[in-house]
Amino acid sequence: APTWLPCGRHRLDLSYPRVMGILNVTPDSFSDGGRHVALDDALRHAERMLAEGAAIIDVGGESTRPGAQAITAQQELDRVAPVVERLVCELDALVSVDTSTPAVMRQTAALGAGMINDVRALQREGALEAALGTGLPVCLMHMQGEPQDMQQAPRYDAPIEEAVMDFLETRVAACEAAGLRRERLLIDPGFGFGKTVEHNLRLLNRMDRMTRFDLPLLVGLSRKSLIGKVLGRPVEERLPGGLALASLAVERGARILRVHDVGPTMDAVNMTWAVLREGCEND
Ligand SMILES: Cn1cnc2c(O)nc(N)nc21
Repeated sequence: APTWLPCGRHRLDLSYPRVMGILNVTPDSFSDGGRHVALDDALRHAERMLAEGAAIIDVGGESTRPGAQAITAQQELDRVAPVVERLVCELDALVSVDTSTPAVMRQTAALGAGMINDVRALQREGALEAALGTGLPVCLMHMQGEPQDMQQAPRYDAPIEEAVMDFLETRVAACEAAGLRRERLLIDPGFGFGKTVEHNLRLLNRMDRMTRFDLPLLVGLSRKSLIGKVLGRPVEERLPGGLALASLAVERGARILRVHDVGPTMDAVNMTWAVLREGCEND
């Protein structure tokens, strides 16, 4: 996998695992519902995550949690654009935009966003062309169904890891066929997106197989319901479980961890990395 990624005016060093801080600007995001809707709140939250070591701030205007209501492109843009603009202009942050909407990709790229994070892997009409036009790197994630229905009865004909890798293979191929260079792609198994707890556990346990793509691996496990179901913890008590998963994910090849709690995750990731790179000559 590439050891660095051109992200607009930023150059993201991927020779070691990086942390992406979550900035939800959706009124119904599952773990900080509406707390960050106010623009100043969002900026202060981002500033804190950057100070704690976040390499990227992921800004999302449309909640992708199970059961989330879909919104219009204009609603999404009205939420995301002002935040992206201030993150770029005031904090010079590397901003990832969590969107599947072509217009949002184009407009936020014009405002200085450095990465596109699409939970729908550029499958929406016009998304691939829009992403191509931005020149930005794109994270392609696996999801079965849509947030409104994906968790009703997730099932697969093949083992989950094969279904996910086959899907990502087709999406990477579609991007390459459209002229989106492979060096600009990241992949993500999409924990919690149309998957049972068993699917998620099996997928993480076998995630090292995804290194065969030779593409940077982005994962999001923070505060997700698999932690709640295994440990019986409510969303505000899932940090220890999330740190255990972050460490495992790094051990199995993840290079970007998408999380709510940046500081604690930095320590878990850096501690794990110190062990994994022990004895490497290029220390
Ligand atoms: C927006 N979003 C929520 N969970 C996510 C995950 O696991 N990966 C990516 N890339 N985006 C996510």
